[in-house]
Amino acid sequence: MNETAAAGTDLEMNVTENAHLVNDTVTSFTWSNLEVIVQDRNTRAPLSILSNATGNVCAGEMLAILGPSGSGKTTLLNALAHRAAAANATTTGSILVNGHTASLQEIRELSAYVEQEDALIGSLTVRETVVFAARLSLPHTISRREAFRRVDALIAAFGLQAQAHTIIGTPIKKGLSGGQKKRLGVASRLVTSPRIIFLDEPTSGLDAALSLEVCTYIKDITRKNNLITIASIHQPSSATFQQFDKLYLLSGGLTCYFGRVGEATAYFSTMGYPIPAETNSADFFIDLVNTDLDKNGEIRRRTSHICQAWKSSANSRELDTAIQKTVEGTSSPSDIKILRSTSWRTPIILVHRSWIKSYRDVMAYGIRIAMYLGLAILMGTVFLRLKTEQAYIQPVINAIFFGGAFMSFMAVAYVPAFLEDLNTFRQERANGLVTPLSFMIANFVIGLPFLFIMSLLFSIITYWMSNFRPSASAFFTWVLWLFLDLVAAESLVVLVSSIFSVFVVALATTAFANGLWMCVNGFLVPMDILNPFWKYVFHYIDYQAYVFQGMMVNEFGRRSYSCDEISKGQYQCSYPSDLNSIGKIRGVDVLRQFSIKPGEEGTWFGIIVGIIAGYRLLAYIVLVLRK
Ligand SMILES: Nc1ncnc2c1ncn2[C@@H]1O[C@H](COP(=O)(O)OP(=O)(O)OP(=O)(O)O)[C@@H](O)[C@H]1O
Repeated sequence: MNETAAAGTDLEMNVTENAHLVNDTVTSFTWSNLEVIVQDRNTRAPLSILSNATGNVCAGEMLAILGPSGSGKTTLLNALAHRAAAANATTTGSILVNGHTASLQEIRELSAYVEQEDALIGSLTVRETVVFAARLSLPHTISRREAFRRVDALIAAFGLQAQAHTIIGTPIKKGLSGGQKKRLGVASRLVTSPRIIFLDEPTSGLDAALSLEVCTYIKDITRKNNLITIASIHQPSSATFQQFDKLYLLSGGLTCYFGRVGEATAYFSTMGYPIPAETNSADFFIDLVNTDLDKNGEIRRRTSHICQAWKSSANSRELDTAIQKTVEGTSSPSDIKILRSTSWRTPIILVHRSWIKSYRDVMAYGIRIAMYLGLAILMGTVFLRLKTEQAYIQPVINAIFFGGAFMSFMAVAYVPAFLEDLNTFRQERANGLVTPLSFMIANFVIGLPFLFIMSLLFSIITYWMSNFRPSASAFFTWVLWLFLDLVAAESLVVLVSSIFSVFVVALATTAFANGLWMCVNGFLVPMDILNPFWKYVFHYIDYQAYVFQGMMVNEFGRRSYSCDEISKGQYQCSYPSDLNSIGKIRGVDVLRQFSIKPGEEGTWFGIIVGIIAGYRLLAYIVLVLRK
């Protein structure tokens, strides 16, 4: 049995299980005279990208927003969902639920928005994905038993039982098919029992058969549970198009048609645009108003005629009358209470989810651990068995610099994993599931054990191979500095990637910042000769500087080095020291050359913690401001 055919059977089996989905409160969703104005990219003048949009969808109906590319489908969908319709857009007009004006918060509570690019976490299984969606969205008053019942019923309703324990798929491990991923994306948004579902191009990237499969599932769920579904859709096949009840046809932000799918053909036929036999009606409607295909101005004139005709059509007048008559329902949006999870639990749930991701997804931490181990072997073998002789002082200093600076530089490898998490966060935040604070807390907490393991593994290899000061306390002090170094470097990645969430920009900026910290940390140019600009503007806020100083004191604070003996009892010492006469150099004399004063480790520790907190706080502020 193919999957599409299975859809019906699955739904028949599970409709009663999905009682929580049933919408018995929202009877109508209407909007009138919606207008979206943006600042034109080129001229900077106000530009209307959606005008006079009016329509209504009743419980149990599915609306398709159709139109050529750039016609305003996403703009309309976002405006209806009370999302930012476009960058710096101003939206006017009214949106009503049961005849009552609905606020942003109310629409958010009542609806679920499924993005075109799903932010599913590839290393989770189907069931885990829905379970985490349930844990993030459902209040603790709903028992675990009930939550699991909902999860399993939803998985069954979307025909995913056989894949319940299959991972979604990562770049190196294949999981679900494109259609199954789309179905899972919708299923995981339905655990909150939304009354209205917004879908941004749910069939994008799917072939005709998979598109039909996805739309069949959505239609059955909509119909059986009396939901309201609004989807923007791109070039549907005839069969997919027929799954929808209503059509909103747009061109250049203007309405070309709104009404029943089944009546659209007759409407255009009466206007003088009959559909040729054996033509896909959706393709026909899009081509009719696709001004991109215009060669001689004919399609532009035709589109303008169709939009004008719509305004004065009987269908449009009937729609206006229907909207005016929309009876104010007994329940207003503010009366319809949808239960949400309590936010203090969110960070714990996110940490749990990230934990599963991090140990299962080799891309998340595994590759970085392997890279650091490779680096450790490289460093350990290059700086092999360094001796306490003056010829080795400079290599020891170089090894300390390399250990701290290069390790933090390589934190750039965290950029892709963080951007992936940020993408998931953005979608979950837009659906009201996660706040910037819970995301930041979870991200920080989950990173700590891994960074500690990385610091420890790196140190176990290099510290003893390179022959740093051989004592347990010196070893663990080194591990501590390295750990702080990595936590600060990762916090910098979080800040930079939150500001510039484009991969290449985030990567280049983090690499630049780390290069800068390397230059001014006091190794390449000692602090007393570093020019004042770099010293006073950057050196003191450079976490690498404190790590370098801390590691230097750890190594040189309690060691001495032998000078070269040029003849019996005659020594040539490259660092002045009170022990030169007996052929020794105190480690602290080496520190003096770098203006490093032992005894200030506590202050340096505190400053690094402050820098980490500063990076995290700034990243949090960026996320709060970037809605
Ligand atoms: N700041 C702006 N300046 C000029 N035009 C803009 C601006 N913002 C959006 N637009 C235009 O508004 C139109 C509507 O965009 P929208 O993304 O809603 O279209 P769409 O129908 O969803 O397209 P697609 O099918 O390609 O995703 C597009 O033509 C877009 O170029």
